[in-house]
Amino acid sequence: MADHNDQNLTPSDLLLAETQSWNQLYFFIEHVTLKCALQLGIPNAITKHGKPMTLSKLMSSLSISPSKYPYFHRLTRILVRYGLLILQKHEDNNVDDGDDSKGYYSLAPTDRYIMKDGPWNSMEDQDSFFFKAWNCLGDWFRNEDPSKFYTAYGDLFWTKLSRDTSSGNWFHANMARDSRSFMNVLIGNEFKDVFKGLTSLVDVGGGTGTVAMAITKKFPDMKCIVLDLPPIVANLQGSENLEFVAGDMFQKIPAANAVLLKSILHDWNDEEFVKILKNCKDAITRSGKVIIIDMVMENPELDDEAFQAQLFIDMLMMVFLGSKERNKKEWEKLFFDAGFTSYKIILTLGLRSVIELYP
Ligand SMILES: C[S@@+](CC[C@H](N)C(=O)[O-])C[C@H]1O[C@@H](n2cnc3c(N)ncnc32)[C@H](O)[C@@H]1O
Ligand SMILES: COc1cc(-c2oc3cc(O)cc(O)c3c(=O)c2O)cc(OC)c1O
Repeated sequence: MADHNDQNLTPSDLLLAETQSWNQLYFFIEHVTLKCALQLGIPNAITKHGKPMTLSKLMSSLSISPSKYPYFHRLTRILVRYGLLILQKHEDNNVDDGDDSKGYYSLAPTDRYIMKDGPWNSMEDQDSFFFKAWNCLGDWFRNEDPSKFYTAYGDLFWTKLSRDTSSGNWFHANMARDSRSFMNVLIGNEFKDVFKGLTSLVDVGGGTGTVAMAITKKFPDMKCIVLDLPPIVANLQGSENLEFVAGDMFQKIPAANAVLLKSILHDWNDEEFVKILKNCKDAITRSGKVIIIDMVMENPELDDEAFQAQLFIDMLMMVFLGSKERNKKEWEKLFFDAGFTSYKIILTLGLRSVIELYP
């Protein structure tokens, strides 16, 4: 008697469905094996070695008993599959599956970006501020809380972050790292003209100033202000053309030629989004502009892997803030709701786009 689910499925459909269900049900194993790699210190061991290393050398550097070889090579095999490690087979190319010792392992570019001191560290500590918010996500769909984070902690993300120094430091350090790498690409790009000709700019929600420092270094004649919440900027020292201002972007934004919003608007719901942009519009000159660095979902320029990454970050926004990543149509509607007359998506760099908005 065929299971009611098997009706109308051809044998090849059934076999494909079996493969798909294994991949969907055991997708978490990617996370588990990555955590295991971090826990063992694989990325740091390869980085410290300074060049690709054989499995045997990697194991001894990690003080893993040779008796575990038959198991350890299966862990590294799946890490290669996920593109976290690269296996360079020995020139004579006769390395068989059972003996990777003739192959050399190195870190994929991904590892260099996320493993050293990156956000994955939050996944190490089961009690971490960021980890527990993901538990029992289904509970949130059955309550009226503004975010799963609120269900988990009884507090909004920014409120709790401001009260938890170590988590706040971890978060802002990760944001600074994200900004350093993004600004290196943006300012090195022919589109560095985004900031050209500006005499003043306010980086709203600019955190610890990584973006503003990069801009003022490239454009020393520009006066930059970083606006952020008091606990964030309280002890930060400005410079001749960089000033830290404690404030609330929902109240008032200091006047300037231009306002920058990097990874800000995706943190907020539509009503809050429009409020921020209306304050930005009040802050800029008539010939000024708002520069937005954020994700545009369903961007035809992006491939499937990038789209999946955007979906993950959209989940992150939903879980932590009850906010969202937006597609072009959603961005455009809110731009006009905030009273702006036109905008231009200047370019897309990786997952994010640079958008200019004109009053
Ligand atoms: C996701 S972080 C982005 C930081 C920085 N723009 C970047 O991309 O690295 C959001 C920033 O908004 C700041 N923020 C949150 N609420 C704010 C408010 N009401 N007024 C000003 N800044 C705020 C946070 O402190 C944080 O620095
Ligand atoms: C990119 O803009 C935001 C990111 C985050 C954010 O991102 C990550 C990423 C990650 O790999 C692990 C993490 O634990 C986190 C976070 O905890 C986290 O908060 C948050 C944002 O606003 C709250 C962003 O705008």
